[in-house]
Amino acid sequence: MTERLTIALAQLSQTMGDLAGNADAMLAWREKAAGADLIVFPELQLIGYPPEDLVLKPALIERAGEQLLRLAKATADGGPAMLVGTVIAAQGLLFNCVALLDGGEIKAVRQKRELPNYGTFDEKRLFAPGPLADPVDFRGVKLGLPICEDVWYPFVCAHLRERGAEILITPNGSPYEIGKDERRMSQVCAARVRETGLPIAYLNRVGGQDELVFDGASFVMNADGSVAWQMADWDEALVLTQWERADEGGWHCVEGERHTLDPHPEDSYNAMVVGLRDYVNRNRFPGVVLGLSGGIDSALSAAIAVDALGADRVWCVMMPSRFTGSESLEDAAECARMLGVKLDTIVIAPAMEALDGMLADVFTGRSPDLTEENIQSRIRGVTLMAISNKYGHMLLTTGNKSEMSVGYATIYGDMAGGYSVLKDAYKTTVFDLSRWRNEHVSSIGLGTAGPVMPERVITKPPTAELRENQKDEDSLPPYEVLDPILYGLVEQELSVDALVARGFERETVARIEQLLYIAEYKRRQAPPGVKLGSRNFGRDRRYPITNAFRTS
Ligand SMILES: Nc1ncnc2c1ncn2[C@@H]1O[C@H](COP(=O)(O)OP(=O)(O)OC[C@H]2O[C@@H]([n+]3cccc(C(=O)O)c3)[C@H](O)[C@@H]2O)[C@@H](O)[C@H]1O
Ligand SMILES: Nc1ncnc2c1ncn2[C@@H]1O[C@H](COP(=O)(O)OP(=O)(O)OP(=O)(O)O)[C@@H](O)[C@H]1O
Ligand SMILES: NC(=O)CC[C@H](N)C(=O)O
Repeated sequence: MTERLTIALAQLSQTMGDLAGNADAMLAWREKAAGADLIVFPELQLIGYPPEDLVLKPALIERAGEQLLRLAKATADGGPAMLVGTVIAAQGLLFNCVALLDGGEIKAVRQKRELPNYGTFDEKRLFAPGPLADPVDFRGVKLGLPICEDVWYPFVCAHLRERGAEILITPNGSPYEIGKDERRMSQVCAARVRETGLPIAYLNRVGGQDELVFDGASFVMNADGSVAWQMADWDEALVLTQWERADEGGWHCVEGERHTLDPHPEDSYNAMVVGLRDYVNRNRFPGVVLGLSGGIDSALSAAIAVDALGADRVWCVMMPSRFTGSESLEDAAECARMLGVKLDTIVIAPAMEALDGMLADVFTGRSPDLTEENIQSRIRGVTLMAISNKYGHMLLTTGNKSEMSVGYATIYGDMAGGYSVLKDAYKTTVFDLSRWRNEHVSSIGLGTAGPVMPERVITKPPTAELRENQKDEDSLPPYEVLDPILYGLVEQELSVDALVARGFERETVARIEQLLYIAEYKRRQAPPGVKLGSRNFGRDRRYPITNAFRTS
C-alpha cells in the first residue's frame, strides 16, 4: 500500500486559446517537478479560463484532444503523472474536465458537475453537468477531483467521501474579488474539510484574462483544518507537497511554506497591475499612452501602468486648454517626473478653434454649453488615438466606477481607449489607492519606491476643467456621499427607499438612480477593465439599456 505521495501544485497562468503553448508550458513545469508522483494544473489549463464561446468551436475541441494525447504520451517516461484541465466532447455534449495522464495514457477523466452561472460565470451556456463521479485510483490512493465550483457546495465532496476518497484535489479558475481569498479558505474549503474529514489541496490559476484577474493564493488544508501550505498570490509557482498516510489510515500533508497574502488595498492595486500587464502583453502592445491631466484618475492610472509595464512603456500626454490651471500643468509634470515617464505637451486650442469655425454656421444662435465641453474631451480622445495609431501604444482609459455609474464621462471623448484599470474602483477607492501607493511599493510592480504623485493631486478638489472654475461637486454630490449610494444601488441592488432608510436624502438618491440607469448605453460602449468588487460593469452587472424601471 502506498504510504507516501508527492503532489506538485503548479499555480500557473494560461494563454487563452494557445493550446500548444499551454501544453508546452505544462511539460516545462513538469520537468521542474521531477520526483513528484503527480503534478496538478489549474482548471482548463490547456484551453484558458474562462473560455467563453471559444469552446463552441469544434476545431478547438479537436485540437484540445490532440494536445491532451500529446501530454498523455509524454507521461510514458515514468515521470510525474499529470492532472490536466481541458474540454472534452461526448455524445454531442461538452464537459469541463480534468484528465489524469499517467504511464503514457489517459487513465481517467472526471467532469465538472456544478456549473457556475451567475456573476461573471456563464458555464451552463457552454457545458453539460457531469455525473456525480467516483474518486480516481492513483497508485493505490483514491483521489477525489472536484473542479472549482464543485467545492462551493457540499454535494460533490460528500459523494466522493462516501465513495472512498482519501484526498481532495481541486483545480480552480477562481477570479480575484475583494475578500475572496479569505472566503475560499475559511468558508468554502474549511466547510468541506469539516464535512468530509478529508484534507484538500486547492489550486488556483494566476494572471489576467480580459476583465478578470486570478490571484492564485493556492493552499493545502489538512483534515484537522490546519493550513499546511499557503502559496503566494499573483506569481506563477510550483510547490512539491509531501503526503503521508497516518497510522489511523488518513492522509496528512507535511507542512511547508505559508506566504502572507496581500492585505487590502494592496490586493486591489496588484489586481490592476496584473490585469493591465497581461492585457497589454498578451495583445502585443509595445506600451500604453494616456492623457495626464494633473488630476488623480490619470495619475493613479499612470502609476499602475508603470508598475505593470515599466516606465519606458508608458507615454503620457498633457493637453492643456484655456481652462487648464497652472497647478494642473505643474502636477502633471511633477507626476511624470516622479514616475520617470515620457511626457509630451500638445495644446488643443488650434483644434478647438478649427471646430468652432467648422460648426459656426450650424450653431448660429446657440450659446456655448456642454457641447463645447465635450468637444474638448473628444479632441483629446482623437489626439491620443492618433498617437496610438502611429506608434502602436494602446490608449489607457482613466474613468473610475463613480463616473461610469452616473455617465460623468464623454462618449468618444475621455471614454476612448482599449482598457481601463479604474473601471471597477469607486472614486473614494481611487483616493485610498493613491494614498497607499504614495506610501508603499507594489510587491509585484516595476515602478520605483517612493511617492508617485504630488500630495496636492490627492488633496485638491476633483475637476474636469472643461469650463471656468468647474468642480465635480458642482454637478455631483461629494464622493463620500455619492459612493455609498452607488454601492447600495449597484453592488447591493437596493431601492431608493432602502437607501433613504440608511439616511440618504431621497431627492439625491432618486437623481443618482436616474443617472445610473440612463448611463447604461455609455457603459455598453466602454472598454473593459479590471474587476475588483462583487458587481462590475461588464460581466457581472448586465442591465438593459432601454429600461423604464425606477424604484423612486
Ligand atoms: N440611451 C441612449 N442610447 C444611445 N445614445 C444615447 C442615449 N442617451 C443619450 N445618448 C447620446 O449620447 C450623447 C450624450 O452623451 P455625451 O456626448 O457623452 O454627453 P453628456 O453625457 O451629455 O455629457 C458628458 C458628461 O460628462 C461629464 N464629463 C465629461 C468629460 C470628463 C468628465 C470627468 O470629469 O471625467 C466629465 C460632463 O461634465 C457631462 O456631465 C448624445 O449624442 C445622445 O444622443
Ligand atoms: N488637460 C489634459 N491633458 C491631458 N489629458 C487630459 C486633460 N484633461 C483631461 N484629460 C484626460 O481625460 C481624462 C478625464 O479627465 P477629466 O479631467 O475630465 O476628469 P477626471 O475624471 O477628474 O480625471 P483626472 O482626475 O485624471 O483629471 C483624464 O483622466 C485624462 O486622461
Ligand atoms: N471556475 C469556477 O467554477 C469558479 C466559481 C467559483 N465560485 C469561484 O469563483 O471560485
